[in-house]
Amino acid sequence: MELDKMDENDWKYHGEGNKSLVVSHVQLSRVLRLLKYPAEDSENPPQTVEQAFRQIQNIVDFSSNVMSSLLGEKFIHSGEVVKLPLEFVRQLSIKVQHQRPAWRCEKVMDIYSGCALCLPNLTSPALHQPTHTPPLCIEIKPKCGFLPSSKHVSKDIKTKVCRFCMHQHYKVAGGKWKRRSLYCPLDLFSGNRQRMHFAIRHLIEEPQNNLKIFKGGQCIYSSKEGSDDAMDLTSLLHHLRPYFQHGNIRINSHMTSKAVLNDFIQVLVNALLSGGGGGDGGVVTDRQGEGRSFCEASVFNKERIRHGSQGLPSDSVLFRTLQTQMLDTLDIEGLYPLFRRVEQHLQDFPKERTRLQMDGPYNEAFLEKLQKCPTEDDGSVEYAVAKVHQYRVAMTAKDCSIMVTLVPRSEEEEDDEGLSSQRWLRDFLSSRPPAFSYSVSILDLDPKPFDSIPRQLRLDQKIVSCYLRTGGALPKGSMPPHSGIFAAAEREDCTLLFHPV
Ligand SMILES: O=P(O)(O)O[C@@H]1[C@@H](OP(=O)(O)O)[C@H](OP(=O)(O)O)[C@H](O)[C@H](OP(=O)(O)O)[C@H]1OP(=O)(O)O
Ligand SMILES: Nc1ncnc2c1ncn2[C@@H]1O[C@H](COP(=O)(O)OP(=O)(O)OP(=O)(O)O)[C@@H](O)[C@H]1O
Repeated sequence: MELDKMDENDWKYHGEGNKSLVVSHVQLSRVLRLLKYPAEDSENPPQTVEQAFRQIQNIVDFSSNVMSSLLGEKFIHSGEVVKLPLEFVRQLSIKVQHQRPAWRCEKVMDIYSGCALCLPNLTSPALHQPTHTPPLCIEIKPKCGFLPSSKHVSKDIKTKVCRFCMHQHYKVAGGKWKRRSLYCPLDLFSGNRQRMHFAIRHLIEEPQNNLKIFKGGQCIYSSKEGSDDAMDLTSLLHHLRPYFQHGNIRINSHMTSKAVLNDFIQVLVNALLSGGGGGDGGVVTDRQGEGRSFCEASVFNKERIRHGSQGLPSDSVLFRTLQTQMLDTLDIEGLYPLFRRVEQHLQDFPKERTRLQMDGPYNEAFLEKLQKCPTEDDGSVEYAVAKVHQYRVAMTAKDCSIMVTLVPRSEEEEDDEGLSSQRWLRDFLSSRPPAFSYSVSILDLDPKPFDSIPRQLRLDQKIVSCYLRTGGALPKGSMPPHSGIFAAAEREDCTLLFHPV
């Protein structure tokens, strides 16, 4: 990629979140992640070129020096900062504008700094041969996978119902989503296959911003407001069927839609439980995890559990993510007074902001500060800073996404020794065909600003009071229909069963 010869026609809209917009190269396995800022600032960019460059360099440093050490290097691609020609960025912004979802357009792409983050395209790996079956990529934003046990928690409900499930009520009440998702992160992080299967089923039912599925780099399934869910499922099944059909012996050689979805989820569960580094997963260290992690709002029926949890393997992406999330030991309610202590200190001694690394640099010294935090509060500003740093790292882990890439294994690929050297993992992910090579990555590992902590406290209070006010009740029509799209898959199977031959 030659930075002085950039052509907007080589790039296309790929996706976006709250703070960045991503474009992918049409041939190379590369994406550019550009910053966004509020539309009202579009005439006046909120930061200088140097500040934008520093912000992106901070993202790279935070990911490679801090999060990578906590989550495991094998999952992380930190990328590099690039300086793009301004004319290219302007043309790109015009080109992608009409593809952007309306609800994301209250922010605009940064067209002034020319700075961007260049990353490998995880949905379209370089190793994929265009002549072969395209890889399937599943992106999950799992959110917080544990219940707080901090003594500072003032509302009992927070120790019983998880933040995601409570937040769903607040989001539906505020109109962010029309329907509540029945996905519960505690089921996904449980390590129990049945619960994980159940959680993924509900992500498929109501993807919101927690699930996206890509085929050959194209998004084939995500949340689309106002669309017909059953239609989306039909199209998803159409895409998935060829990956799961062959080798399976079913009545009339036809694999039911339900079986296709079940096999798909099973392969995904296996990848999430694997070490991400091959083999059957690592040492099980989290056997007690499941007991302390049942959310009362989860619709999973505990009585359905046939096998006790094996716990999360210690080298799995879910285990590492959960451990990092759990660096939030005090909960926002216990953390806030420490935030205030640091804030007061910085008001009294503004130059301390640099020494305490409140805005970076995110280097080894920063990691050491948070890892060497004393267990008891000695009243010092150092203790408060270490807890604030830990909390911010936990916030990042609560908001990151996991990308699982599945590549169907052909016989010739199985003979190709070259793949193993490229971190492609070879494993039969399913007890029956088909088998996939897979890789697991974590994305969106940006540092959360120090100043965002008061907003966290306010949001926490709003979510809890909304949940307590409504008693967990939701407006009519906001619950997914009983059995939702999986019932649709079953109906479709019945239709097929009675189709005249
Ligand atoms: O606060 P939360 O839990 O709602 O998380 C925000 C996310 O909302 P979600 O609930 O996942 O839909 C939110 O996602 P959406 O914009 O809703 O897709 C962002 O990820 C936000 O992070 P940032 O401010 O852009 O760095 C996230 O904010 P942080 O709290 O991580 O700063
Ligand atoms: N390296 C990558 N390869 C492929 N797709 C990517 C990559 N990085 C990001 N994406 C896609 O772009 C989307 C937006 O990226 P990202 O989640 O980093 O944005 P964000 O604005 O930081 O999100 P958030 O709303 O969580 O703050 C992702 O959901 C993902 O689908």
